[in-house]
Amino acid sequence: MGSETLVHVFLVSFPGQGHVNPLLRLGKRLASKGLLVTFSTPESIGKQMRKASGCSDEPSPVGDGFIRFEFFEDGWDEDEPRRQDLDQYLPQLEKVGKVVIPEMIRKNAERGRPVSCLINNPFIPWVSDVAESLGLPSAMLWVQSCACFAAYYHYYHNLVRFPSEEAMEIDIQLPCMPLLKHDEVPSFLYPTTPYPFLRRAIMGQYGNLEKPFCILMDTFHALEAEIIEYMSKICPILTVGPLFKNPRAPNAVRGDFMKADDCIGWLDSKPPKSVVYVSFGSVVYLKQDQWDEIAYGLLNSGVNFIWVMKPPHKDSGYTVLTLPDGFLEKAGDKGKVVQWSPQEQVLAHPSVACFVTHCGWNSTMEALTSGMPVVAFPQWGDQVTDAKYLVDIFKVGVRMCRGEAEDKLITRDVVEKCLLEATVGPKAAEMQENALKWKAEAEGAIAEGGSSERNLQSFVDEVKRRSVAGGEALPKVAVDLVEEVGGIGKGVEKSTTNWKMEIVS
Ligand SMILES: O=c1ccn([C@@H]2O[C@H](COP(=O)(O)OP(=O)(O)O)[C@@H](O)[C@H]2O)c(=O)[nH]1
Ligand SMILES: O=C(/C=C/c1ccccc1)O[C@@H]1O[C@H](CO)[C@@H](O)[C@H](O)[C@H]1O
Repeated sequence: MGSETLVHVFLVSFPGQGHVNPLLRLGKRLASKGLLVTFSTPESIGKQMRKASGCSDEPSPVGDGFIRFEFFEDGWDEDEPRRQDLDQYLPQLEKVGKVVIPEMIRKNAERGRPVSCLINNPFIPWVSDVAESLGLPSAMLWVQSCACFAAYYHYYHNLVRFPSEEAMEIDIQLPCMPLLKHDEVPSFLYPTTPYPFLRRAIMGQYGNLEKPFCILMDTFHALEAEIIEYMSKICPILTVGPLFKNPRAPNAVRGDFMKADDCIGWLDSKPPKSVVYVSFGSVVYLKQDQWDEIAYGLLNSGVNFIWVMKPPHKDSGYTVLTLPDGFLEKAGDKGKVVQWSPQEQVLAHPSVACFVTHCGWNSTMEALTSGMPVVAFPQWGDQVTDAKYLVDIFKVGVRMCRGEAEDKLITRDVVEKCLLEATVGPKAAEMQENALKWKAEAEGAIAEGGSSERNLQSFVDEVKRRSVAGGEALPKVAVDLVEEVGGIGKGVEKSTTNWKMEIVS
């Protein structure tokens, strides 16, 4: 069957690696179930994705469907430095996106590819407005944990007391969640956050939460069962994670902004469970003195290591980090420093013993799903909450710091102690055992009949039904799916949102 006869879903992503990855992974899953998927994000990132990952506007086959890329101009020159300032860039993206996305959708229809559903990720909540104005169904992919989703929800609706200028150091008790210390709630909610524009963007998403007919989440039922069940009674949530494993099309298209350096041959040469993998993701940039302490901690611990040292964007205002004099010589063949790694492959490699991570949600899910213990080095946003869960709830991690807000230099001795705790001795063995349990649960969730797989199929069926109905919801879905744990039907029974009411009637 040609791609032009398939139901067409149009994805719009915030231009960050931690957002593109999960949305593209969702796209590949949807394509593998027989949909045509168009993935879209601004051309400034599209250019990098084309160069590093070969993304093309021609449809590539993925399972029973196809995926293609269509990037859009954001109205600024190629070398505009204001793109690095989200306070300025997010409004620009909204202004231009609200005009160009409808135009792209119109052109797709003219070319025989009418769009049946729009899906966005957070930070660009205006995509739901675009869908509404075109009379199209829309969904939102939440790219963080359900726990963070719940924290933001309770903050938006003022349901619980959060840290404030008057009372900063309070504990926070959210329903169906462990007690969080003040610095364990997503840090964009602190009154002192240096990123108030990201709090505004996320709150914009909550202001628009009635518009998407479904909130997809890159998590799985067993991982966050209680809070998923609680929030599913309030919002139409479908857990579909871990998205990064695609059993039907494991080697399909990628969306890296930078080509990964080859380090797999080097890993092959190392003994099993002997290497520490260190990466702080695509956005976090540490200070030079902290970088030095990590460098000495790695050397002093005597472990083998791969360390990702990505260059800062030229307009970010960061100065390029350096390694201490003689560091590479002292490390010799024990250490490898790369600019960007093939992280999924690294985490799956038998030589890797643990992951020193900033606890971005993608890295968190990738570690859990690879059965990899972690050393948690969170900085801001959801990372501080993810670190709490990795260490105290999932019990797969050692904590190295509490976040950027603490403003504390983590010394080389602490780095060394954490690395050894996570790699040798009884604590390391216990964390490894727990990590393998999560890996098995994650694999179960996406296997045939697993919770995430069933949810994804429910979503695809619903998109197809709405497509046949010309954008209108059909009532039958509630009856079919009412027994499913975490499925559309379960939410339908109990929820009060417009979409669910429509379907039940
Ligand atoms: O050297 C690297 C570092 C990161 N990643 C990927 O980049 C994403 C980072 O997302 P995350 O949410 O962990 O952090 P962010 O970069 O958004 O802070 C993850 O999918 C990683 O697998 C990668 O492929 N190579
Ligand atoms: O991609 C981002 C944030 C980008 C940013 C922040 C501040 C200034 C410029 C750009 O966030 C990552 O998103 C992931 C998914 O929500 C999340 O899990 C990571 O922790 C974030 O680093």
